[in-house]
Amino acid sequence: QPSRIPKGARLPPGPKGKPIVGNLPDIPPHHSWLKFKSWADEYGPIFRLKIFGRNHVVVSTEKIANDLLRERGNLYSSREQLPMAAQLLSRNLRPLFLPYGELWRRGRKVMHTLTMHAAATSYQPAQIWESERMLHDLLRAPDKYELYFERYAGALVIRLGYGKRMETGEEPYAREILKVVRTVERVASPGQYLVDTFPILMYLPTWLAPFKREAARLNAAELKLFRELLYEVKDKMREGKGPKCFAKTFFEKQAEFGLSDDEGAYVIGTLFEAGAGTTAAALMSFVLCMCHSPEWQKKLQKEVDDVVGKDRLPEFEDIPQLPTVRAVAKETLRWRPVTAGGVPHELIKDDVYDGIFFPAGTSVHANQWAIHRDPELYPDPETFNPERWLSPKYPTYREPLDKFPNLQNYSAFGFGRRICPGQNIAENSIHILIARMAWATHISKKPGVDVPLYDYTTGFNVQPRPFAFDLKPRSAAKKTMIDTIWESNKDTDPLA
Ligand code: HEM
Repeated sequence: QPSRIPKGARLPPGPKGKPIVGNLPDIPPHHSWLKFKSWADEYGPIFRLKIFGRNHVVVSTEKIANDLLRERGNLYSSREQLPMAAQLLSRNLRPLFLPYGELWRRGRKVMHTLTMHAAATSYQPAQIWESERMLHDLLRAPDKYELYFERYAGALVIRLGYGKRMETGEEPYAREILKVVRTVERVASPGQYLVDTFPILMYLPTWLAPFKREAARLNAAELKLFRELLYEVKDKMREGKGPKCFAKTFFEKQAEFGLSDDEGAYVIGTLFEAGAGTTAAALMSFVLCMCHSPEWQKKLQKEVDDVVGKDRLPEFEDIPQLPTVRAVAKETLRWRPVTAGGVPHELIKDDVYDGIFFPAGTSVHANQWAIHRDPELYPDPETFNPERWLSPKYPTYREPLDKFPNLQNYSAFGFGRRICPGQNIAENSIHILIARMAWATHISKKPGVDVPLYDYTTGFNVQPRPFAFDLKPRSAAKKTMIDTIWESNKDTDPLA
């Protein structure tokens, strides 16, 4: 490659690697973003890693991430085609892994139609309904918070995707979906399969390649599930009963979208894996933040009390008047990002930025952990401080406060053309749930029991491992009100 470097350009700096394996031995298998952050402190906001001959570049400021991934989106919007995850398991149909091209563009258009601002607003009744069920159950059994957050987020996507009501999350189809999610997480984790490191193994005949047989089995299982869910809606539509949902919109506009049934099945089927765990993880981190920051919980509660009063629950119409709610949401995702290492984008053509050369095929990681700790943008970055979104003293402050802060175009949701298409829906969920939890509940550490600052799960999207805390209703009257509301709404269909 050095021969390809244009005159005057240079390669990015980076830690020295070993022959063949490159930097692999120095990258921790879990929470690699922490190590990437310390390398950024040493080598600067753009540094290079090599893993088995592949180029990786890690970017550690928001500006550079936007300059590359957004401003040069025509170059920096592809994904690495991992043989096992993208090709064999997903048969090149999973939108998250699709290369930048025609199929991705068509799938993305479907997602955009289904999740853009106006559409997202029309789903608010489902979020209200799910939030009532969540609060009702959470106040009864706070130690099951993980279950209730996951059910909230999972049931929402299932309702939006297929018009189905998820009761417990234990239904056979729900178990199947969870299996699919776990499989993708496992298969896509770096280093799981030799074929990802040595793509030449793809040429092995199936009888010599157990990974191909395994992938074929896993692919058949997920495709069957996605088809069943989709065709269930089609069958209902034939009877003239199709509930309003993504699958119905897909069939109504299928010709215009230009996607086959299986392509559509993947677009809708994989929303669960992208949208359920991530939203639940953000809520778990919110609880963690409240345990560590009682003073901000107090401010939250005061704001909600002042704006909403005691006699009704917060509604979506209140959100513009609740800047502290929005600031706490944004600060939670800054301090404890869900997709902490970012989802890498692949560069499709040689490029030079600021005198630095990146060859085509480079995997570009916008490391959220480091971006969110850039002291220029976030003074005193290790402190959970929602004030940085509320006071003109801070570089991240923006007016007007009935609009900002919000979660739009926020690094926590990625960058450029690949930016999370679910961000409007996620934003609505997180805002309404924080507002309603602040109104109804009080969260605190259990006396004498510490809550670890960063004891998080491993993987792509991370959440705090289960921790003990107290959660109590703020008053008996509020608890009764939630019970009454839930009793009267539980048998209704919010999207009917
Ligand atoms: C707190 C919640 C969420 C977080 C933190 C989050 C974060 C992200 C991030 C960082 C990416 C990668 C962006 C990039 O490549 O630059 C992404 C992609 C994606 N997200 Fe989300 N997300 C959330 C919720 C959702 C929801 C609710 C949905 C669906 C309803 C969703 C659907 C997707 C899809 C389909 C992609 C793949 C887009 C593509 O590759 O073109 N996400 N998300």
